[in-house]
Amino acid sequence: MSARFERVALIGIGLIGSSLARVIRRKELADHIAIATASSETLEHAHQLDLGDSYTTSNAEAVRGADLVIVAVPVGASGAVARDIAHDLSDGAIVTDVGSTKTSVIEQMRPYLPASVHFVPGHPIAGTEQSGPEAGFAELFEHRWCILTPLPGTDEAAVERLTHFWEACGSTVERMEHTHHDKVLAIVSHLPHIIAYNIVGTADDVETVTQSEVIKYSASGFRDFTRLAASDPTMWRDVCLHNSDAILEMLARFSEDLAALQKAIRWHDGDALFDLFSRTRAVRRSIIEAGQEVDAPDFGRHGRHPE
Ligand SMILES: NC(=O)c1ccc[n+]([C@@H]2O[C@H](COP(=O)([O-])OP(=O)(O)OC[C@H]3O[C@@H](n4cnc5c(N)ncnc54)[C@H](O)[C@@H]3O)[C@@H](O)[C@H]2O)c1
Ligand SMILES: O=C(O)C(=O)C[C@]1(C(=O)O)C=C[C@@H](O)C=C1
Repeated sequence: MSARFERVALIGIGLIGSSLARVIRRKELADHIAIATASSETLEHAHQLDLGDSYTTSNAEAVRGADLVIVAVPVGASGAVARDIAHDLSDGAIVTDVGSTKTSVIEQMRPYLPASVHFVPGHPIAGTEQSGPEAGFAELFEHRWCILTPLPGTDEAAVERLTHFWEACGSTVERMEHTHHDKVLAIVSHLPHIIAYNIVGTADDVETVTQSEVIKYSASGFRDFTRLAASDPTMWRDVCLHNSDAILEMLARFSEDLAALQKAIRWHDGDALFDLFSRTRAVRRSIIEAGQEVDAPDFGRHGRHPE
């Protein structure tokens, strides 16, 4: 089965959309890349970067004749995009997305999509704290997971074809039920970002007391938090609002555990502290032993990847 499409429409041309544009072109996965984005300034930027073959601010125009449509916008905009494109989709087209939350995207998009298209929601577990068309790079998806959350009854051939596409982009594809996806991602991705936003916010408040010490001594663990806390505010506002149930469930667990940690420190319970820190060290070691990359690649830390 071919991973190649005739016309791929990319709706949204930020970090993820532009990385897809670059890898699609490099691996020759489409005859034509149609780019649509809401802002004419971003569209012009994408044009200057020569990311596609046609450019428009009309989502409907971009999807006309496309056999693959990839929606790469903040999750809160998914419903509006589905409404825009609904009447212009070709019969048999595969419609997918890259959103960080899945249940909400399905609820927003599905009511608008005609039965004649194959809707296969997706989520590449790959990213950086950067956003916009200049931030993308073709290698972003290499050796990364991509999770597909097809609904029961979805055409198997369409799911297989999208799987081949992501594999050609360098990813390993897994399938997951969408509510399960949202719980798993709440703990491994959404909570770490929320904690980072919170700790950097607290440090910023404290800085009025400590003057410039937060910046001066930040070449430490704190710096890792500042990278995550520099992530796109629109994207993460939408993730928090659109996966709130799972996030609040995980935050409740996190708060209980934090209270227990606080108690152990207050009562000088060295055994409890040592046990927890040993357990968490083992988690990182098992990730390394499993051969998974644990550190953000340098291009993640410093922005643009040299292409
Ligand atoms: N950044 C990451 O690390 C990462 C990783 C995996 C998945 N995601 C998901 O990918 C999606 C895109 O994220 P990103 O990092 O590329 O964001 P980004 O801010 O870099 O780009 C978003 C793009 O969407 C466009 N857009 C917004 N509303 C639109 C609309 N109504 N119609 C057309 N275009 C519209 C913007 O103009 C912009 O081009 C989000 O859903 C995000 O949750 C992000
Ligand atoms: O490495 C980063 O900067 C990321 O935030 C990437 C990350 C993640 O949490 O792993 C962020 C959100 C996505 O939905 C997928 C990937």
